[in-house]
Amino acid sequence: MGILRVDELRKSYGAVRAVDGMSFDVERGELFGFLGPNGAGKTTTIRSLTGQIVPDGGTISVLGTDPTTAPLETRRRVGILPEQASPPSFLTPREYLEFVGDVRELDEAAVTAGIEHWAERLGFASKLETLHTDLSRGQQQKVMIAQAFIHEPDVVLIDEPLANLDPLVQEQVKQFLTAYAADDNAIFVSTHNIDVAADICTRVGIVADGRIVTERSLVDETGDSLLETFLEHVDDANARDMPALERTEIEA
Ligand SMILES: Nc1ncnc2c1ncn2[C@@H]1O[C@H](COP(=O)(O)OP(=O)(O)OP(=O)(O)O)[C@@H](O)[C@H]1O
Repeated sequence: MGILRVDELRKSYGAVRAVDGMSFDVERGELFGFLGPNGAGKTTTIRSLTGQIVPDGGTISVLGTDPTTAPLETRRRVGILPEQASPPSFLTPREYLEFVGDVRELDEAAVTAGIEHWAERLGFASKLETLHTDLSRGQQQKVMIAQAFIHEPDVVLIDEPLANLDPLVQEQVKQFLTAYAADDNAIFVSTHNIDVAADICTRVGIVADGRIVTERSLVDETGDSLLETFLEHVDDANARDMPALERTEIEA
Protein backbone atom coordinates (compact mmCIF):
# COMPACT_ATOMS: atom_id res chain seq x y z
CA MET A 1 0.00 0.00 0.00
CA GLY A 2 1.23 3.50 -0.87
CA ILE A 3 2.52 5.82 1.84
CA LEU A 4 0.83 8.63 -0.08
CA ARG A 5 -2.62 7.66 -1.27
CA VAL A 6 -5.22 9.85 -2.95
CA ASP A 7 -8.55 8.46 -4.07
CA GLU A 8 -11.19 10.28 -6.11
CA LEU A 9 -10.25 13.71 -4.72
CA ARG A 10 -12.52 16.61 -5.67
CA LYS A 11 -12.34 20.35 -5.03
CA SER A 12 -14.23 23.18 -6.75
CA TYR A 13 -13.90 26.93 -6.43
CA GLY A 14 -17.39 28.14 -7.34
CA ALA A 15 -18.01 26.79 -10.82
CA VAL A 16 -14.32 25.88 -11.40
CA ARG A 17 -13.59 22.17 -10.86
CA ALA A 18 -9.95 22.53 -9.83
CA VAL A 19 -9.56 18.86 -8.83
CA ASP A 20 -11.97 16.38 -10.31
CA GLY A 21 -11.51 12.68 -9.51
CA MET A 22 -7.77 12.74 -8.74
CA SER A 23 -6.35 9.33 -7.72
CA PHE A 24 -2.78 8.09 -7.26
CA ASP A 25 -0.49 6.15 -4.90
CA VAL A 26 3.17 6.80 -4.10
CA GLU A 27 5.38 4.09 -2.59
CA ARG A 28 8.60 4.25 -0.58
CA GLY A 29 11.66 4.69 -2.78
CA GLU A 30 9.73 6.64 -5.41
CA LEU A 31 10.34 10.14 -6.69
CA PHE A 32 6.90 10.77 -8.13
CA GLY A 33 6.45 13.60 -10.62
CA PHE A 34 3.12 15.38 -10.75
CA LEU A 35 3.34 16.89 -14.18
CA GLY A 36 0.81 19.21 -15.76
CA PRO A 37 0.20 22.57 -17.39
CA ASN A 38 -0.87 25.74 -15.56
CA GLY A 39 -4.26 25.41 -13.93
CA ALA A 40 -4.34 21.58 -14.08
CA GLY A 41 -5.02 21.28 -10.34
CA LYS A 42 -1.54 20.50 -8.99
CA THR A 43 -1.36 23.18 -6.29
CA THR A 44 -4.90 22.47 -5.14
CA THR A 45 -3.94 18.79 -4.74
CA ILE A 46 -0.76 19.62 -2.78
CA ARG A 47 -2.71 21.97 -0.52
CA SER A 48 -5.18 19.16 0.13
CA LEU A 49 -2.32 16.76 0.92
CA THR A 50 -0.93 19.20 3.50
CA GLY A 51 -4.31 20.04 5.04
CA GLN A 52 -4.27 23.66 3.90
CA ILE A 53 -7.62 23.25 2.18
CA VAL A 54 -10.50 20.91 2.82
CA PRO A 55 -11.54 18.98 -0.30
CA ASP A 56 -15.17 18.54 -1.32
CA GLY A 57 -14.81 14.77 -1.62
CA GLY A 58 -12.50 11.79 -1.89
CA THR A 59 -9.95 10.42 0.55
CA ILE A 60 -6.29 11.16 1.31
CA SER A 61 -3.81 9.19 3.39
CA VAL A 62 -0.32 10.56 4.07
CA LEU A 63 1.80 8.13 6.09
CA GLY A 64 -1.46 6.85 7.55
CA THR A 65 -2.65 10.33 8.58
CA ASP A 66 -5.67 12.14 7.15
CA PRO A 67 -4.79 15.79 6.41
CA THR A 68 -8.46 16.67 6.11
CA THR A 69 -9.27 15.75 9.70
CA ALA A 70 -5.81 15.90 11.34
CA PRO A 71 -3.75 18.48 9.40
CA LEU A 72 -1.30 19.16 12.24
CA GLU A 73 -0.43 15.47 12.50
CA THR A 74 0.16 15.29 8.73
CA ARG A 75 2.30 18.45 8.68
CA ARG A 76 4.37 17.13 11.58
CA ARG A 77 5.21 13.99 9.60
CA VAL A 78 6.00 15.43 6.17
CA GLY A 79 8.40 17.98 4.71
CA ILE A 80 6.86 20.76 2.63
CA LEU A 81 8.54 23.02 0.10
CA PRO A 82 5.94 25.38 -1.35
CA GLU A 83 6.42 27.16 -4.68
CA GLN A 84 7.98 30.63 -4.50
CA ALA A 85 8.32 30.55 -0.71
CA SER A 86 11.12 32.60 0.85
CA PRO A 87 12.66 32.45 4.32
CA PRO A 88 11.96 35.55 6.50
CA SER A 89 14.13 38.45 5.31
CA PHE A 90 14.97 39.57 8.88
CA LEU A 91 16.44 36.23 10.03
CA THR A 92 19.66 34.38 9.19
CA PRO A 93 19.51 30.77 7.93
CA ARG A 94 20.66 29.54 11.36
CA GLU A 95 17.97 31.54 13.21
CA TYR A 96 15.26 30.42 10.78
CA LEU A 97 16.22 26.74 10.91
CA GLU A 98 16.37 26.90 14.73
CA PHE A 99 12.86 28.38 14.63
CA VAL A 100 11.69 25.54 12.36
CA GLY A 101 13.27 23.06 14.79
CA ASP A 102 11.32 24.69 17.66
CA VAL A 103 8.03 24.56 15.80
CA ARG A 104 8.66 20.92 14.93
CA GLU A 105 9.64 20.25 18.57
CA LEU A 106 12.97 18.73 17.58
CA ASP A 107 15.75 18.08 20.04
CA GLU A 108 18.03 21.16 20.30
CA ALA A 109 21.29 19.26 19.79
CA ALA A 110 19.79 17.44 16.80
CA VAL A 111 18.76 20.78 15.27
CA THR A 112 22.26 22.23 15.73
CA ALA A 113 23.81 19.16 14.11
CA GLY A 114 21.10 19.16 11.42
CA ILE A 115 21.78 22.79 10.51
CA GLU A 116 25.49 22.08 9.98
CA HIS A 117 24.68 18.91 8.01
CA TRP A 118 22.15 20.45 5.62
CA ALA A 119 24.09 23.71 5.16
CA GLU A 120 27.15 21.69 4.22
CA ARG A 121 25.22 19.30 2.01
CA LEU A 122 23.37 22.06 0.14
CA GLY A 123 26.32 24.45 0.06
CA PHE A 124 25.33 27.44 2.19
CA ALA A 125 27.51 26.80 5.27
CA SER A 126 29.38 30.09 4.76
CA LYS A 127 26.06 32.00 4.79
CA LEU A 128 24.56 30.63 8.00
CA GLU A 129 24.98 33.95 9.85
CA THR A 130 23.95 36.24 6.94
CA LEU A 131 20.49 37.82 6.90
CA HIS A 132 18.28 36.29 4.20
CA THR A 133 17.74 39.74 2.74
CA ASP A 134 21.44 39.69 1.78
CA LEU A 135 21.30 36.22 0.16
CA SER A 136 20.62 35.53 -3.52
CA ARG A 137 17.29 33.99 -4.54
CA GLY A 138 19.05 30.65 -5.15
CA GLN A 139 20.73 30.71 -1.73
CA GLN A 140 17.35 31.42 -0.12
CA GLN A 141 15.88 28.47 -2.05
CA LYS A 142 18.57 26.21 -0.56
CA VAL A 143 17.53 27.33 2.94
CA MET A 144 13.94 26.50 2.05
CA ILE A 145 15.04 23.05 0.89
CA ALA A 146 16.88 22.56 4.21
CA GLN A 147 13.76 23.46 6.24
CA ALA A 148 11.78 20.81 4.34
CA PHE A 149 14.32 18.08 5.14
CA ILE A 150 15.67 19.03 8.58
CA HIS A 151 13.43 16.58 10.47
CA GLU A 152 14.33 13.79 7.99
CA PRO A 153 10.71 13.18 6.97
CA ASP A 154 9.65 9.99 5.20
CA VAL A 155 7.67 12.03 2.66
CA VAL A 156 8.52 15.42 1.17
CA LEU A 157 6.10 17.42 -0.98
CA ILE A 158 7.75 19.90 -3.34
CA ASP A 159 6.27 22.47 -5.72
CA GLU A 160 8.68 23.36 -8.60
CA PRO A 161 11.92 22.24 -6.91
CA LEU A 162 14.48 23.84 -9.19
CA ALA A 163 13.06 27.34 -9.68
CA ASN A 164 15.70 30.06 -9.13
CA LEU A 165 18.64 27.66 -8.98
CA ASP A 166 21.63 27.97 -11.30
CA PRO A 167 22.46 24.91 -13.44
CA LEU A 168 25.24 23.69 -11.12
CA VAL A 169 23.01 23.86 -8.04
CA GLN A 170 20.12 22.32 -10.01
CA GLU A 171 22.37 19.35 -10.67
CA GLN A 172 23.33 19.05 -6.96
CA VAL A 173 19.69 19.31 -5.87
CA LYS A 174 18.59 16.72 -8.43
CA GLN A 175 21.21 14.27 -7.15
CA PHE A 176 20.25 14.99 -3.56
CA LEU A 177 16.50 14.44 -4.20
CA THR A 178 17.18 11.22 -6.09
CA ALA A 179 19.36 9.85 -3.27
CA TYR A 180 16.88 10.90 -0.58
CA ALA A 181 13.95 9.15 -2.27
CA ALA A 182 16.02 6.03 -2.95
CA ASP A 183 16.81 5.79 0.77
CA ASP A 184 13.39 4.27 1.52
CA ASN A 185 11.64 7.68 1.55
CA ALA A 186 9.23 9.20 -0.97
CA ILE A 187 9.34 12.55 -2.72
CA PHE A 188 6.37 14.07 -4.51
CA VAL A 189 7.34 16.78 -6.98
CA SER A 190 4.86 19.01 -8.74
CA THR A 191 6.14 20.69 -11.89
CA HIS A 192 5.05 21.88 -15.31
CA ASN A 193 8.49 21.20 -16.75
CA ILE A 194 8.94 17.85 -18.49
CA ASP A 195 12.71 18.03 -18.50
CA VAL A 196 12.83 18.41 -14.71
CA ALA A 197 10.44 15.49 -14.23
CA ALA A 198 12.22 13.34 -16.81
CA ASP A 199 15.58 13.99 -15.18
CA ILE A 200 14.76 13.03 -11.62
CA CYS A 201 11.49 11.10 -11.36
CA THR A 202 11.07 7.35 -11.17
CA ARG A 203 7.42 7.68 -12.19
CA VAL A 204 5.21 10.49 -13.45
CA GLY A 205 1.51 11.18 -13.44
CA ILE A 206 0.35 13.62 -16.11
CA VAL A 207 -2.38 15.89 -14.76
CA ALA A 208 -5.03 17.61 -16.86
CA ASP A 209 -8.42 19.02 -15.89
CA GLY A 210 -8.02 18.09 -12.24
CA ARG A 211 -7.12 14.42 -12.62
CA ILE A 212 -4.31 12.12 -13.67
CA VAL A 213 -4.81 11.30 -17.32
CA THR A 214 -1.83 8.99 -17.69
CA GLU A 215 0.87 7.45 -15.51
CA ARG A 216 4.29 6.28 -16.64
CA SER A 217 7.24 4.64 -14.96
CA LEU A 218 10.51 6.27 -16.10
CA VAL A 219 12.71 3.33 -15.20
CA ASP A 220 12.17 -0.32 -16.11
CA GLU A 221 12.60 -3.32 -13.76
CA THR A 222 16.35 -3.33 -14.36
CA GLY A 223 16.67 0.39 -13.53
CA ASP A 224 17.20 1.46 -17.15
CA SER A 225 15.69 4.74 -18.33
CA LEU A 226 12.38 4.73 -20.20
CA LEU A 227 12.76 8.43 -20.93
CA GLU A 228 12.68 8.22 -24.73
CA THR A 229 9.42 6.28 -24.66
CA PHE A 230 7.98 8.81 -22.24
CA LEU A 231 8.98 11.83 -24.34
CA GLU A 232 7.51 10.20 -27.44
CA HIS A 233 4.32 9.73 -25.47
CA VAL A 234 4.31 13.41 -24.40
CA ASP A 235 4.98 14.64 -27.94
CA ASP A 236 2.15 12.45 -29.07
CA ALA A 237 -0.16 13.84 -26.34
CA ASN A 238 0.82 17.41 -27.22
CA ALA A 239 0.20 16.69 -30.88
CA ARG A 240 -3.28 15.61 -29.88
CA ASP A 241 -3.53 18.85 -27.89
CA MET A 242 -3.65 17.31 -24.42
CA PRO A 243 -2.09 18.49 -22.24
CA ALA A 244 0.34 21.24 -23.33
CA LEU A 245 3.49 20.66 -21.33
CA GLU A 246 6.59 22.77 -21.23
CA ARG A 247 9.78 21.37 -22.79
CA THR A 248 12.14 24.23 -22.09
CA GLU A 249 14.83 24.16 -19.39
CA ILE A 250 13.85 26.46 -16.55
CA GLU A 251 15.84 29.64 -16.18
CA ALA A 252 18.72 29.78 -13.78
N1 LIG B 1 -8.53 30.15 -4.48
C1 LIG B 1 -9.03 29.95 -5.69
N2 LIG B 1 -10.19 30.53 -6.07
C2 LIG B 1 -10.73 30.31 -7.29
N3 LIG B 1 -10.16 29.50 -8.24
C3 LIG B 1 -9.01 28.91 -7.93
C4 LIG B 1 -8.38 29.10 -6.67
N4 LIG B 1 -7.24 28.36 -6.64
C5 LIG B 1 -7.16 27.76 -7.85
N5 LIG B 1 -8.23 28.07 -8.62
C6 LIG B 1 -8.49 27.57 -9.97
O1 LIG B 1 -8.44 26.15 -9.93
C7 LIG B 1 -7.78 25.61 -11.09
C8 LIG B 1 -6.59 24.77 -10.64
O2 LIG B 1 -5.62 25.63 -10.03
P1 LIG B 1 -4.25 25.09 -9.40
O3 LIG B 1 -3.57 26.27 -8.79
O4 LIG B 1 -4.54 23.94 -8.53
O5 LIG B 1 -3.47 24.59 -10.71
P2 LIG B 1 -1.92 24.26 -10.92
O6 LIG B 1 -1.88 23.01 -11.70
O7 LIG B 1 -1.22 24.30 -9.63
O8 LIG B 1 -1.43 25.48 -11.81
P3 LIG B 1 0.01 26.22 -11.86
O9 LIG B 1 0.94 25.26 -12.56
O10 LIG B 1 -0.30 27.42 -12.70
O11 LIG B 1 0.41 26.57 -10.45
C9 LIG B 1 -7.42 26.82 -11.94
O12 LIG B 1 -8.43 26.98 -12.91
C10 LIG B 1 -7.42 27.98 -10.98
O13 LIG B 1 -7.74 29.18 -11.63
